[in-house]
Amino acid sequence: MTTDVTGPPPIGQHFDWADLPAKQQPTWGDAEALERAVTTLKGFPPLVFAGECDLLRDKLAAVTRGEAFLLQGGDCAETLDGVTGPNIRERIKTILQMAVVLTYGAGMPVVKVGRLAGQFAKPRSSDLETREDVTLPAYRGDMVNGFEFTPEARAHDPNRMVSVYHASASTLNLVRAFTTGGYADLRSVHTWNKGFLAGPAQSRYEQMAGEIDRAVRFLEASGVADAEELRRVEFYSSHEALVLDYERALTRRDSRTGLPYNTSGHFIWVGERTRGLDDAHIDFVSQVHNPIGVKLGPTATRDDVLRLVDKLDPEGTPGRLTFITRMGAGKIRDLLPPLLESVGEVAHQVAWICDPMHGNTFTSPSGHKTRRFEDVIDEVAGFFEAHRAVGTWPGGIHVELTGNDVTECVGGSGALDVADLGLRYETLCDPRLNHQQSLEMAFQVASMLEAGR
Ligand SMILES: O=C[C@H](O)[C@H](O)COP(=O)(O)O
Ligand SMILES: C=C(OP(=O)(O)O)C(=O)O
Ligand SMILES: [Mn+2]
Repeated sequence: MTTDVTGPPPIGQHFDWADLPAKQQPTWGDAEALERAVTTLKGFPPLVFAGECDLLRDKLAAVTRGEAFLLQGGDCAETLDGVTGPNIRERIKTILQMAVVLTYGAGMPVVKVGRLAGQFAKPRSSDLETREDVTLPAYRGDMVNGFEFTPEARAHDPNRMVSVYHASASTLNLVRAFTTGGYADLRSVHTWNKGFLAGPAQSRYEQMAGEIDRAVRFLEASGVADAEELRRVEFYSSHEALVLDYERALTRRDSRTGLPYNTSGHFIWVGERTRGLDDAHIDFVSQVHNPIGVKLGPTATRDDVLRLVDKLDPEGTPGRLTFITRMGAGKIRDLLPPLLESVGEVAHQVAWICDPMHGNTFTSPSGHKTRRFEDVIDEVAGFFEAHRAVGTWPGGIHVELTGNDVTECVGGSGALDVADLGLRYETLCDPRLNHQQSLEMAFQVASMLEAGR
């Protein structure tokens, strides 16, 4: 891939997308409504600027070189109703806290990426859901249909893509306000801990925040700290590029270079269920210049990895391609080391991130999809062991989390039990770590990073 430009940028925003098989797509039904929604989206301003995507690619290049660690987190499925100030604030606070714990523990830069402002569409194992004797289309995320179990809500409605655009714009607006407007100032490190339930991780955080306060005061007094640098953090958005009608409509040519970028988010990834090499999703991300990711589940082979690299990062552009492995705690130690070894030098060309959520899901007797905190941590530990054994860099974590006090994943120091899941089970798709579990995870991952220094 080259970013050199010869000649003037192409005029217009027309793209000829290849007509390839696309999995997990909505069946919109109403062709006119779809056409109207897509035309509307094409007329909207981009949500992110191509230059920001380039900056993130540079940060991810540092991850590839083993000089930085990536923290990517947020909801499994954002919802339109969930786009509220408090929800966004608590999620941002949680990610900022985790990032501080990791930065302080590991002594290296942490690249912060939210699963937000676009994470509204879900691939599903089954197209249908049956409750008692009624069968309806499965919920596929607020970008496609509603969660309510009625035929009207479950119908696929293209106007939802327009609502998601607005919801993403307002999410991103608040995230940018928080992260650049003073809320994320490192001198406020204590305040991010306010409003959360007390627990061991919060107490440990308070103590660490005290140490950071003293260090910052020292640096300020010595005239070394740059007030402007302390005041803001770089924060990027990401989501699974699933619904191609939405992602294509928001793909624009960068006015500076003429190169296409998906402007619906800084970083986009292709999921485990849609990463077919000759399918439309891989073709789509191969054509945009954003930094991109591909999930790799337990069936991923050496050939898959090599062919994906060939197609998505043929020139070895630093930071362009991230593999997000999600093997499961019980499998990662057996599967990841041989996979890394078998691809040789290519393993050093890309970033490797651990999603310790999607390989560890099970259904509780009460019927809730859940995950054990201990399995999640064990997969991350296996990920670190695998990379250390092979000599590659364990570049980061990709986590489903919320800042709210939900009861969706079991275990952790709060010893949340399967019997408690019904108390505050709020996710509409996969179970997320709550605030306490997220912070606890950050401390454990920081120790793993420290152990390797
Ligand atoms: O978030 C990931 C997938 O959409 C989810 O795990 C699929 O879940 P399902 O097996 O309930 O369809
Ligand atoms: C659908 C997801 O994951 P995967 O593609 O790894 O199953 C997800 O990240 O929510
Ligand atoms: Mn999920």
